[in-house]
Amino acid sequence: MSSTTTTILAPIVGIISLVLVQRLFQRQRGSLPPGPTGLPLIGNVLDMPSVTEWLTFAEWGAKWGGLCSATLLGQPIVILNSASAMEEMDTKGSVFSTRPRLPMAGELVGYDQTLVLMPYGARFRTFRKHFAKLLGTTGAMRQFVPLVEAETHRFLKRVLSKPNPEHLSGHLRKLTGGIILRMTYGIEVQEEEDPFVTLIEDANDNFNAATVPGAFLVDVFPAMLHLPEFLAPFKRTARIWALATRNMVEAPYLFARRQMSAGTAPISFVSSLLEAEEKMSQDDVNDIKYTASSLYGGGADTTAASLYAFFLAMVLAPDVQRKAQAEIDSVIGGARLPVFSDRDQLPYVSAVVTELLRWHSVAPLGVPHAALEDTVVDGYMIPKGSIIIANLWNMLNNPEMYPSPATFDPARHLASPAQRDPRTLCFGFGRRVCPGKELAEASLFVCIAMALAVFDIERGTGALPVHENTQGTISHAKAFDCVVRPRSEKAVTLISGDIRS
Ligand code: HEM
Repeated sequence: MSSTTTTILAPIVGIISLVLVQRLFQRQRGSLPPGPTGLPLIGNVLDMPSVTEWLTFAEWGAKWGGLCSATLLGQPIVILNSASAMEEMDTKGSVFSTRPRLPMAGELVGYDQTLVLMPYGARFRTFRKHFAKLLGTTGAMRQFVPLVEAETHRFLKRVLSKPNPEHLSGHLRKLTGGIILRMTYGIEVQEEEDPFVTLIEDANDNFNAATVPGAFLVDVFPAMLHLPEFLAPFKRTARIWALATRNMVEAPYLFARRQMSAGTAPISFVSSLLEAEEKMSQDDVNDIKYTASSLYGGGADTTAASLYAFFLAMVLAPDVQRKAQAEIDSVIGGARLPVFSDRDQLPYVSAVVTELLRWHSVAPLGVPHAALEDTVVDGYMIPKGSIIIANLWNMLNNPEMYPSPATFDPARHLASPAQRDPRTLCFGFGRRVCPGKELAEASLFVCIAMALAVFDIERGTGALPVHENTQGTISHAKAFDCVVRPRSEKAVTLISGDIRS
C-alpha cells in the first residue's frame, strides 16, 4: 500500500473506530441508570467535578433522578441521590457491600486490612462481629460511657484554659482521639503532644493522601503493581507509608498487651476481646489488632468534625442555644454536669444532636461501595464492579423532606409528625452502615450537653460565619471565629472540679 493511500485511509479507519466505540459505549450506557452524556472512550471524565462533588451530583439528581450514573474510562459510577435509591440498594443483601479496589491505599499501604477498605467476605464479617459485640447497641457500649464523660470533662478544662477559637478544633480532636484510644486500648492521652495520637494521625494523613482521587495511576491501572520499584516511584512512598500503618496497628496494641500482662489493664475493646477468647490463633490476634485500629480511623475525625460544626451552629442559632441551656438548667439545676443517663430527660438537647447529624454532613458522599455482581435496580443494570456513591449531603438537605434545610432547627425532630430521622441516612447504608454510630451519638450528646451547661458560645467580632463543608471524604465546617466563655462562676467551679472516672 502506497504512503498516499495510508494517509487517506488512516483518518477514515480512525473515524470508523471511534463511531464503533461510541456505539458500544452508548449500548453499555443505555442499560445503566441515566446520567450526563459522555465522550467515546473517556466517558464522563470531563463532567466529573473535582470540588464540592456533592453539589454537582445533586444537580445531576435533579435532572436525571435519584439513581443516576456516569462512566470514567469505562468504569461505571452509580450515584444515589435519594433516600429511596439508597433503600433500594439495601434490599439487595450483600450485593453492594464491598469496597472499590484501591491498590495504593489498600494493598500497598495496608488499609485493606482495616475495616473501612476491606473487601466484603468472611474476614469483614468477623470484624463487624467484634464491633457489634462491644459497640453495637447502647446497652453494649454502656460500659464505656463513664470514660466518654471523663474525657469530655477534660475537654471542658482545656477549653477553659485555652478558649481561643483557633484552639477549638485541636481540643476536639484531642477529645475524640482520647475517647477512642482509651476505649480501644486503655490509653489515656497526655495533655501535651501524645505519642500515640501523633503515630495514628500521621498514618491517617497518609491514608488521606493515598485516597485522593486520581493521585496514583496504579488505582486506575492496577497492572502497575507489577512494575519494579525503580520504574514505579509510588512504590517507595507506599513502602514508607506501609511502615507507618504497621506502627499504628502494633504500638498501641502492644501497650494494651503489656498492661494486661502487668494486671493493670482497664476495660477496653482490646482487653475485652482478648479475655473473651480462650484459645486464639495468630489470625484471630491479627483480626483483633486490625479491628482495633479501625476504630480510630473511623471514629476520631468524624466525631470531631461533627462537634466542630456544633459550635458553628450555636453561633448561627443563638435561640437554639438558649433553649437547650434552659432545658439543662431546669433538669440538672447547675449543681453538677449533665451525663449520658440524663438523655431521656433532655429531649431538646437530644434534638440538637439529631439536627447536628442532619445539618452538617460529616461524610457528604459516604464511603464508596462497589457491586459484587451484575444486578438490576429499578429496571437498570448495575454491572459487577460498578462504584456506588451515596450523596448523603443531598439526602440530608432535601427540602421536601427537611423544609429550609440550611436552617439549624432541632424543633423539626420534635414536631408531630417528626421529619425523617437523619440517622437513617447520615451513617451510610447496607452491611457497611457505620458500626460506630452508638458511640458517635453518645459522644455527641455528652459533649453537647456538658458544653452547653457551662459555656456560652457566641459570634466573634467579624462577619457572621457561613456554614460550608471542606473537601475530603471526612468533611469539616470551614474555620470560623467564635467566643467561648464560662456562663458563670458556678460553671467555672464545675469545670475545675474532679473528673468522675
Ligand atoms: C458523627 C459521627 C460519625 C458519622 C457521621 C459516621 C458516618 C459514617 C459513614 C457515612 C460511613 C460509611 C458507611 C457506608 O459505607 O455506607 C461510616 C463508616 C465507618 N464508620 Fe462511622 N461515622 C461516625 C462515627 C464513627 C465512630 C465513632 C466510629 C468508631 C468508633 C466509626 C467507625 C466507622 C467504621 C469502622 C466505618 C467503616 C465500616 C465498614 O467499612 O464496614 N464511625 N461512618
